[in-house]
Amino acid sequence: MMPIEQDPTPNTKSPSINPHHHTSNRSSDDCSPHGEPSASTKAISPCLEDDDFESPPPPPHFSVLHGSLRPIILKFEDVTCNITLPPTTDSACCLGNPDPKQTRIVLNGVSGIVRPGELLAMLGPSGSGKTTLLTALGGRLPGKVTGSVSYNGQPFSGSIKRKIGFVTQDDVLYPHLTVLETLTYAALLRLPKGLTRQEKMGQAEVVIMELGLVRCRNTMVGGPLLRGISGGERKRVSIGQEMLVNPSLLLLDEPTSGLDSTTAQRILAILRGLARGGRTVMATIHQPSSRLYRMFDKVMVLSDGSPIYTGSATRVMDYFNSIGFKPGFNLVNPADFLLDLANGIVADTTQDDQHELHGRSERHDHASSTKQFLISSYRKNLYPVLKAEIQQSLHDPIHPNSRLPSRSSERQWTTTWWEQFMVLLRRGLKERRHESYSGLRIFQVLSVAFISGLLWWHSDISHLQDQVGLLFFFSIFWGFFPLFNAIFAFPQERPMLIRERASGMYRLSSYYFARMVGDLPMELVLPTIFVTITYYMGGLKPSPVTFLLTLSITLYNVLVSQGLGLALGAMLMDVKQATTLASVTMLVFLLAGGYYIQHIPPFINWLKYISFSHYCYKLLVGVQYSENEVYDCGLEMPCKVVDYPIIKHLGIHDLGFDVAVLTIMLVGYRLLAYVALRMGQPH
Ligand SMILES: Nc1ncnc2c1ncn2[C@@H]1O[C@H](COP(=O)(O)OP(=O)(O)OP(=O)(O)O)[C@@H](O)[C@H]1O
Repeated sequence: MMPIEQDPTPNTKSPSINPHHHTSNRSSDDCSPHGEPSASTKAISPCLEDDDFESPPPPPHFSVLHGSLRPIILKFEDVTCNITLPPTTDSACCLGNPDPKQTRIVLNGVSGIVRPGELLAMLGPSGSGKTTLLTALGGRLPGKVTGSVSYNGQPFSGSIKRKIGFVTQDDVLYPHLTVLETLTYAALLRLPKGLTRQEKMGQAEVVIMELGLVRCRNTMVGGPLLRGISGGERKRVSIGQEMLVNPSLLLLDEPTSGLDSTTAQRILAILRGLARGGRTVMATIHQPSSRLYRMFDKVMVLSDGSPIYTGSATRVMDYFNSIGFKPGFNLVNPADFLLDLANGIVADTTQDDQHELHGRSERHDHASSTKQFLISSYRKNLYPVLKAEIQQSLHDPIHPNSRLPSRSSERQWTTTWWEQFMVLLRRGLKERRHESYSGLRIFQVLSVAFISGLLWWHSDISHLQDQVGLLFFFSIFWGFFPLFNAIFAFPQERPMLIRERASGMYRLSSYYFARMVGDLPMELVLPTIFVTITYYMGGLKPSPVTFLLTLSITLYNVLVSQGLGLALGAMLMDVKQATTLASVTMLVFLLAGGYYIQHIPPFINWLKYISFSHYCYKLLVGVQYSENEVYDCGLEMPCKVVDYPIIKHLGIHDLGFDVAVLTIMLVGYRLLAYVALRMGQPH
């Protein structure tokens, strides 16, 4: 077994974890915006452009990360995964009858062992099951796989989850946070209570230096609509987020995809350095160059979910030669040769006598028979040896450090509920500040406020219908607007929520409350401005008490409508479906609200009782006019407001009941959103 945290770069100096140690003056065209890196920074992780990597950079030195490294031996045996495909309707073949449910084997008896210090690369054509296997090994496919997976001989558990770093193929990052913010928030959420805030922030700085991210530390990560850091830098930020917890087992899904070969080589050098530091590293790699291939210790090749090779990277050619497959003269990259074989392509191979013995012509003709041959050769030649190695390793001496905490001693969360809430709240406010305080949104509300203020300019009580119309508009506008804003909240954040919850970063409840509270300021500020402008421009009752009551009812309505939006978003997790349902719902609320139609047929009259706009409208009218208030109706005697048909029909009594119903809706919708969110969680 490799020694733990051996230093692969003995001449380099450990960096300080002082967050400010590399911020001396520096000219603007240097790669760090903050100045000359210290000697230690230069030595360990020089501030390099991707182009600078003609040769692999020195491996990183993560020994300054917190916590001792507990080496993990990863073993998996006969891992099999079947998926049930949804029934399909193929009119050509089945005359419109849906196919019965079909199952498909995605992984078929995959075995392997990876030890600390080793870098295993998983190769195979697209769809061969690499991601599925990696996800299963990361404990993220519970109940869907059979076979055994163990970590130092123990099954997957919460404490093991916290020792695994999992880097997904797509970098799930907040686009509006800088690299430093991304890593700092991750450190605050993932590092244990024992460390101070400063120490946690220091760890983020260490990761930034070690992964060569100094020059972009204050650059926004960016996304599809926002130019940010480069693809290679994004990948390093994703790896950095996992490195913060000093994982013993690092699983990476295609960390080099979409990167140029030099950047890919850089990433691989980092991974190799991490392995040499005593970690177990396993990665899927799509199309490695021969330069990259040389950096692997072990390879596993999958073909249609079945292994055709598992073992040393350097002995792969010998093995395939021994069963009759040799690359053609022009093929120098072993990875290309392996991928061809996994696809059943043998056109580039030359044959030897042994090849002849195995029925050359059939294999040439049929890719599938070639694959079958390779799979059966693996079962015959490699699997027994591998199985013996897995069994034998049960007796491997395990380093004292490598004993993972038992279930009873494992702590469920590394930080308290309150800490999680506060960090998530701050992070959410930072990430969403651009949208919350977007000029466009403010312009939208202000323009509607002024236009409606002008339309209802100093409306008089003698035009009672107009005034009541304004109050109805309050309830509808502040029903629609927050509802449609809230719908996007959870569907947009779902990938991040799944990723972070799968790493055990925080409780769902702390995330949920942070999101609720974080959205409040903007959700309440805009309606307050709106009501203030429109109320006085529209000539509603100038009493401060009535104004404050009107404002409070509108804000209450906003909270209820926001709750409904959150619930729809969380239940459907699809913005298109949720907005469609929301628009139908609001249209029903609008029509059944009691303003447009007074004589709704009794069999459908109940609709108004589920409409929060109806209750809000009733309350707004109720606080605006008193029971004995009169207005000039053009008759000899002034008329009573409560006798005005539209108000009479609405009935402005029992306002306490309306408040109670709105309160039930306020809590109920939010509870529904939380339950839907919890049920949609993979763990
Ligand atoms: N939940 C699922 N529903 C339907 N098909 C699935 C599901 N999960 C996996 N598959 C199928 O299983 C096969 C293996 O998928 P997987 O993502 O593991 O392949 P891969 O080797 O990682 O591919 P790539 O290199 O393109 O990412 C694919 O054909 C995929 O379509």
